[in-house]
Amino acid sequence: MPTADPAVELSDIHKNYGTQRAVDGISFTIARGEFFGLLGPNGAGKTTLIEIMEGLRRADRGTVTVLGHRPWPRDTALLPRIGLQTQSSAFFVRLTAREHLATVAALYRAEPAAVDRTLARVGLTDRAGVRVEDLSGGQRQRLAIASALVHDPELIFLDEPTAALDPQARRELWQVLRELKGAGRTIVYTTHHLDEAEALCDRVAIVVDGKVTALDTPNRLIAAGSAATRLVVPADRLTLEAARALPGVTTATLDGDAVILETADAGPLLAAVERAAGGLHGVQTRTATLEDVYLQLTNQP
Ligand SMILES: Nc1ncnc2c1ncn2[C@@H]1O[C@H](COP(=O)(O)OP(=O)(O)OP(=O)(O)O)[C@@H](O)[C@H]1O
Repeated sequence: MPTADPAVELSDIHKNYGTQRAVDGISFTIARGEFFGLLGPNGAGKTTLIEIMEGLRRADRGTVTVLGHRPWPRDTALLPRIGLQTQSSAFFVRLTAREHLATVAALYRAEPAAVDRTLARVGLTDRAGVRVEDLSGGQRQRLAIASALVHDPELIFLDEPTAALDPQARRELWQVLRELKGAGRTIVYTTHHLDEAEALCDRVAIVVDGKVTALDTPNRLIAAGSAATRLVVPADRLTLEAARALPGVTTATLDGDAVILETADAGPLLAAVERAAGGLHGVQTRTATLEDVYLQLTNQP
C-alpha cells in the first residue's frame, strides 16, 4: 500500500467529551484509493473520529491531515474535495429530494446534471419529486449518501451508510462503492455489518474504547485470529458421542438436526468425519470470518 501522499494521516488523536474519553490516542494513515473501514462497538469513538477527519470536530490533541490540509479550522479549499453525508439535522425537509440535492450540489459548484445522475445512482429517481420529510428512513439515508457523492469528491466519508437500507439497497450501494473505488476514490466508512466490511474494505481498523486494537486487511486479521473452523454434520449420520471422540475436535455440540464440530485444523478432521459419517455428503465447512475475529477482539460472546 503506497504511503506517499496519503489521503488521511492521524497522529495521536485524543478527544474527550467532559470526562468521557471518546478517542484515546489514535494514529493511522489511509492511502489514496484505499477503502478503509472503521469497526467497533457502540460508543467506541468511530463517529467522533470520522467527524474529526471531516473537520466537523476539533481534536483535543494530535494532528490530522486530510489530502494534505488540516481540516480544522475549516479549510474551504478542502471542502469540495471531500464528501460528507448530510446529517439528519441538516436536511432541507420542505424541499423535494431533487431540490435538496441541487442545493447541496450548488454549494459545491457541482454541474447541475450531477443531481439526477446521483439520484439515479442511489436509486432515488422515482422519489426525486417527493419532499424530504415524506421520504422513508432508508430513502433519506440514500439522499444523505447522494449528498456525499454529488460533487464527485476524491475522499468520501460515510458513517453507517447501510444502516437503514433494505438488503437489496445495501447490495446496490456496495456496487456504487465498488465503482467509486474502481475510479480511484478513497472511501472511509463505518459499519456494524461485518460481512460488508469483509467484502468491501482493503483494510479495517477495529476501535474499542477510543483505541485501535487491530488494523489490517480482513484476510490477515482472519488468518491471525484464533477462530476455529466449524464442520456441520447431519445428526443422523454422526452421534454427539462419536463426534467428540474424533481427532482434533475442540468442541462438539448438537444444534437442531446438525452436530457442530469445532477444530483448529480442518483437514484431518474432515477425513475422520468422512470415515465416521460414511462420506462427506451434506457436511458443511464454515471457516472463520471477520465477524468471528471482531467478536474475539471486542470480547463479545
Ligand atoms: N456530543 C457528545 N457529547 C458527549 N458525549 C458524546 C458526544 N458524542 C459522543 N459522545 C460519547 O463519546 C463516546 C464515543 O461516541 P461515538 O459516537 O464517537 O461512538 P461510535 O463508535 O460512533 O458509536 P456508534 O457505533 O454507537 O455510532 C460515547 O461514549 C458517546 O457517548
